[in-house]
Amino acid sequence: MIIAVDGPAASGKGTIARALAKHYKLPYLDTGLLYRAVGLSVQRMGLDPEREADAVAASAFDDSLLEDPALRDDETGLLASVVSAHPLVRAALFQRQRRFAAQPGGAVLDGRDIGTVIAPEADAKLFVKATPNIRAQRRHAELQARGSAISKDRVLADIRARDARDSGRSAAPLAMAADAALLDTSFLSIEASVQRAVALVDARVKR
Ligand SMILES: Nc1ncnc2c1ncn2[C@@H]1O[C@H](COP(=O)(O)OP(=O)(O)OP(=O)(O)O)[C@@H](O)[C@H]1O
Ligand SMILES: Nc1ccn([C@@H]2O[C@H](COP(=O)(O)O)[C@@H](O)[C@H]2O)c(=O)n1
Repeated sequence: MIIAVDGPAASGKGTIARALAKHYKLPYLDTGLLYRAVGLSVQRMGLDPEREADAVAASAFDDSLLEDPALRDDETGLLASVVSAHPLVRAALFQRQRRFAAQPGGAVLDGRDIGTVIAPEADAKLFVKATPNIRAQRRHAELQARGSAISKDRVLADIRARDARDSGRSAAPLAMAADAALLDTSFLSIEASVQRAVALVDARVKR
């Protein structure tokens, strides 16, 4: 079974996708981490994230980078949203995601284009959303817990900038697949969101 979980920044899709993977005993891939790794590599190589050729050069990152805590920084999320708009960066990361999705037994993947581009054949697709303010509040609390001094206003502005870039780009923009189920987590606890997600997946799979 392939489960595709898409949605905007800090909507809770990773939390839900990880819980679904545990519930259905499936491997899980956070595809945002791959774009974050390209963004962080570009920066560390002293290259320009806006230049497609520079971002492509950074796409051949060493997998050990995927363990780097700096990937979770707010700034890295912004860099990721810049490099991910380049079609050749998306092409460089495509096969890896596709292979993960198509492995025997299935998988859970979360990102922006899983239900539309990476695994359009997914058995269940969820589109997770929450209001920008609630997303900023949750992400701010998470960053503070990690020792960051970033303000909530900054986090909200960065989330809005990422939403605009991710939805407005021409290459695989953030979009809800026509056959996805919408899950608004704005007023749901983590436990309630996961319960709802499992119910939605069960309903899709039994159809
Ligand atoms: N329903 C919820 N209620 C309260 N907090 C939540 C809920 N869902 C997720 N969170 C918290 O909100 C933050 C963002 O969630 P998460 O990392 O799952 O979002 P995401 O969509 O995967 O983010 P990103 O796009 O940056 O990868 C985390 O700190 C998480 O624990
Ligand atoms: N399938 C995807 C996943 C992510 N992106 C881009 O990466 C940024 C960081 O992703 P997070 O899930 O960690 O927030 C995101 O803002 C997107 O620009 C993508 O394009 N496609």
